[in-house]
Amino acid sequence: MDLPALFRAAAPPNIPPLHSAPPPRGNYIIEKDNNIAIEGRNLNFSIKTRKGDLVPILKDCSLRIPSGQLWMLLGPNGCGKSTLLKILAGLLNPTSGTLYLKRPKSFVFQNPDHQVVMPTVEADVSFGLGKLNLTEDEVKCTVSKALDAVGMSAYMQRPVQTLSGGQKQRVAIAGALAEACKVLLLDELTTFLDETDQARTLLVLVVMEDLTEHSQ
Ligand SMILES: Nc1ncnc2c1ncn2[C@@H]1O[C@H](COP(=O)(O)OP(=O)(O)OP(=O)(O)O)[C@@H](O)[C@H]1O
Repeated sequence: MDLPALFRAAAPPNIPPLHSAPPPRGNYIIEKDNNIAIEGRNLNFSIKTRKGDLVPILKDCSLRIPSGQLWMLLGPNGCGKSTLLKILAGLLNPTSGTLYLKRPKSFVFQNPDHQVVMPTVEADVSFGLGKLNLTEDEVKCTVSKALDAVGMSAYMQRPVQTLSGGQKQRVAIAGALAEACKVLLLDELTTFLDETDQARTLLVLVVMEDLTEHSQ
């Protein structure tokens, strides 16, 4: 998979060059570099068939994504986009290679029905905040701000099953925003959306990118 050809950057990266030493293999690495949101080096992923043969899915993928930018992974069916995204999200372990991701990170699934699961919009966006030890008022304020950012504050008390696909996507993004994620991974965001919802959802992401850039 030829990553440089598949990625389209919103702006050219202005970041230091890769280290010249060969990267260590076989581990996740956590490094501190505020300019970098994601860096993968020589990522490989193979699956084992029933006969025990190894089938390579990703071969030597290296990528570097600066903070505060919106990037899109493009490529033909079956080239490995979802596999790479699942590795970045921590849902799959690479067979070898090293990976750095800024934390906290959030992953928005292709189908929001797999993610938006609580009875109401407010409950769903609050769900991930349980681990943050916030007061009730802080939770309410955080949820309200996140829903406002995605244009869904009027839907706070709505049962989630009454929302459209695009509205559920935006609730899923609000959940990620509420958790103040530094990296947001989105899998085929627009698959279930009509043109209007696609435009609205992409607008939310562009606004988020802008907000992130100004908060660096
Ligand atoms: N668990 C698995 N077992 C067998 N093959 C797999 C498995 N997971 C992925 N593959 C194969 O790996 C390749 C990459 O799959 P992946 O879903 O990452 O592609 P993609 O680029 O996201 O495709 P699409 O654009 O069609 O969604 C495909 O050929 C797929 O059949």
